[in-house]
Amino acid sequence: MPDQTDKQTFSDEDALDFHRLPAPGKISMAPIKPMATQRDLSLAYSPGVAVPVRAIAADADRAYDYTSKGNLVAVISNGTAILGLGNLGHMASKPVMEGKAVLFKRFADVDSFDVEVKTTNPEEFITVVKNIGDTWGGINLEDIKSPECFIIESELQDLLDIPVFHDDQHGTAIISTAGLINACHITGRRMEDVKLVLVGAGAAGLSSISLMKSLGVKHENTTVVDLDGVVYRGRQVSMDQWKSVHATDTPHRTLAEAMVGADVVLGLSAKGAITPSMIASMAPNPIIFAMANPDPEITPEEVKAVRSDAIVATGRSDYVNQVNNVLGFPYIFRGALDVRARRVNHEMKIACAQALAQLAREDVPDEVAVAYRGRKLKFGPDYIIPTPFDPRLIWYIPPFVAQAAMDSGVARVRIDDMDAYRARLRERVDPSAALMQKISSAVRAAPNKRVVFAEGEESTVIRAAWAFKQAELGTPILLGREDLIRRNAAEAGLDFDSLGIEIVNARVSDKNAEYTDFLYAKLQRRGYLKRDVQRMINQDRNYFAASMLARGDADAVVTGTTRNFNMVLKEVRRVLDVKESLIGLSIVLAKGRTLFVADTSIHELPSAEELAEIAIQAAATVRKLGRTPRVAFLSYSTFGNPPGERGEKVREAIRILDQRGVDFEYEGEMPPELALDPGLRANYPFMRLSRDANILVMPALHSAAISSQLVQALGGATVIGPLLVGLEKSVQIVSLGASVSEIITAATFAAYEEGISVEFEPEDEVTPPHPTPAVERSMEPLVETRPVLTTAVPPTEL
Ligand SMILES: NC(=O)C1=CN([C@@H]2O[C@H](COP(=O)(O)OP(=O)(O)OC[C@H]3O[C@@H](n4cnc5c(N)ncnc54)[C@H](OP(=O)(O)O)[C@@H]3O)[C@@H](O)[C@H]2O)C=CC1
Ligand SMILES: CC(=O)C(=O)O
Ligand SMILES: [Mg+2]
Repeated sequence: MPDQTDKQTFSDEDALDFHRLPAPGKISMAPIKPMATQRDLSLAYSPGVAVPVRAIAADADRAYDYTSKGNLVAVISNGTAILGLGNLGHMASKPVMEGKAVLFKRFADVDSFDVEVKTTNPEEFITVVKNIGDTWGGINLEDIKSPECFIIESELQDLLDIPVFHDDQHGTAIISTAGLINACHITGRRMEDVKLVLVGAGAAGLSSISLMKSLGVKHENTTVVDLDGVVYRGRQVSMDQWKSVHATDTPHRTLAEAMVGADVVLGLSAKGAITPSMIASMAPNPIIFAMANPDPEITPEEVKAVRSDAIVATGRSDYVNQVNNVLGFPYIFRGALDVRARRVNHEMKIACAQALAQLAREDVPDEVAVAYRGRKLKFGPDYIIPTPFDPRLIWYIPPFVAQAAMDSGVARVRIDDMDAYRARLRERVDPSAALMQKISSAVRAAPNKRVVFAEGEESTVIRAAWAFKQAELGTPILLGREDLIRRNAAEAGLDFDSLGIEIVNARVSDKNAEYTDFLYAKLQRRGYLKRDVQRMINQDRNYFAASMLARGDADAVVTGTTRNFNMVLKEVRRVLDVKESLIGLSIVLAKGRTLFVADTSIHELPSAEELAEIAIQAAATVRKLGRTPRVAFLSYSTFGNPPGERGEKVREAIRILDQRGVDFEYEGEMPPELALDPGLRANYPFMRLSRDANILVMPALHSAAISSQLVQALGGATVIGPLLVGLEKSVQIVSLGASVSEIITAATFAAYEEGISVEFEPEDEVTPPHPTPAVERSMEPLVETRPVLTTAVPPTEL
């Protein structure tokens, strides 16, 4: 089985930095209504707010219409069973709860925040949540230990008229059941026949086995095991009513005895609970779900060492077959919220499990396949369940859940047009994540790229190179002194040797003479002596790195963390020529849009000719990134009004493009709102942009750089770049002091630039919903892969 090595792609320091920087935590909130004017304030707050207040006082359900309740889910915990780490208290659970909240947003556009309740007393917990519960459209209980979690969930569900869903129980049950349906299918088993052992008689385990039994697994074919051994009928120690339901008449008393001849083992307990000898004793083609987090009951490597015929799943993302409730809770709540469900019932859980199982059996689009470590994903032992980054999940799963809620009578509102619903769901996904995922996927799928990390002795650069290699984006080469690189890697807690990252020390490299001769030939008539060039190659990593590129010893370079941009660019340009025109292109991702802004780094006050060149270069790059370029030349003026020198330059640039007959749409000069608002553009009947512009060519460097930085600082946009475009070889220069993530992103683009391109589907060109008249929107037909909304398919028919 490929890709079953334990490869953590980060150090402890990375994890802490990730949570600490640039601001502590993982989620923040943003307003969705304007708050700019006196009128806005009067509407949003007093006196305008009194109107919805009265409406809700008269009919509480109106809160769904006038507040964020309908898209808001609380993640609530008391920290008594944090992952598999145990009872570490309510505050320690906060990173996990924030994590669940951010996953709600990322994967299903559900707004969410966490609530940590400081009590281990179930009655106290229930009182707190009951009294604040109406705030939300749903409640996701998380990491509350059994058996208290059973009481808490069922009492709260009785008290509240919104879904109260204990994720560790039902989320896990849904995903593991989906996985089991498919694992049985692959191994030719029927649910009715499988002999199943459950290790861990807690929230996750008991709920999972219950759902599996409702789909055919026979009670008498199961054995449940906890810390006291087998849960047999008549056992007295450490029993409760929830365990008793699953107690069986069995002579077995230990897990090892129960495992002999078993078809399936579900681990929902703790690290190391299952041993290789137990696995060895199982039936042929055993199914092993070792789902404890963060460390499974047994690792896939340990399983494979004793049973090559096994199907193995874990809760982790760094192995194949990730059976984790992240595949469930975002989409279950999405579907439940969209019909304002009163609860998540059995029918909805079954519908979700079957939809997930069915999605895994669909043909996997290449973009999903390559995102998963470059492997072609095909339904089989190494792919029994969709991957969390599968972009189909958001529009495939919730319709099943919503339909089941409507059919079973727990929905407050109906969705009649499921096709339209699917289309709306598709628009919800985050375009920035989709963009980076596609770029990374294309790089992974392409032939291996050798990327030089020029400042190889820097700790951030080493960590970035390490992560780049771990993510299988290419082969990093670190420039620098080996002893120092190793020391810094060790300090960052990286197991350097296991990865085989290449280190090149310019001073002692056998390429030194070759690069010196090459560069001297280039510079000898520009005032450089050979010994100057020798020194440059020996002592300056940017000269050496760029020479590696020029001489074909590497495919791309990333540099810039230790020196300012202009200095680095000057050095690189002494070695490498400009292929076409050289520009800086920034990618701005905000509010569902992906915009490309140019020129953000090279031309200070571009002439009309240079503006035209910038547009041509930007359009070519954007096309390479899979989009149809549409250029707006921005200005303070609109088509000559008011007149001015910079506006005239833009008008001249338009005339130059007219003469050249370029093959992309362009228009200008115009202010940004015109480029991005079809309603305003309707006032200009001669307008040549058929849709919103996606490339904004700025009149000068200062406006380009300032505006892209400003939207990031103030507007919550994500800005990637500036990317350097137009050199004969691929070099990316990051900003001084760039973070590990920024270096990885730059390296990924550097590797991407070198001869890769990706086809984006038309719907990747998201135009966000807009109050002004409809813009043309292309929507891929959903027919081929659309699930048929039917009732449960018996597993035997799969
Ligand atoms: N992959 C996924 O999506 C999910 C994974 N999980 C994982 O499942 C595990 C359990 O979580 P949860 O159900 O919420 O926790 P609970 O505290 O409710 O239950 C834990 C259960 O595991 C049993 N157990 C612990 N250690 C062992 C052992 N060495 N051998 C046998 N049984 C053991 C406990 O036994 P006893 O009753 O005797 O105390 C208890 O029954 C955690 O590791 C968690 O990370 C949970 C949810 C989702
Ligand atoms: C995944 C999860 O919810 C857990 O391990 O607790
Ligand atoms: Mg959990």
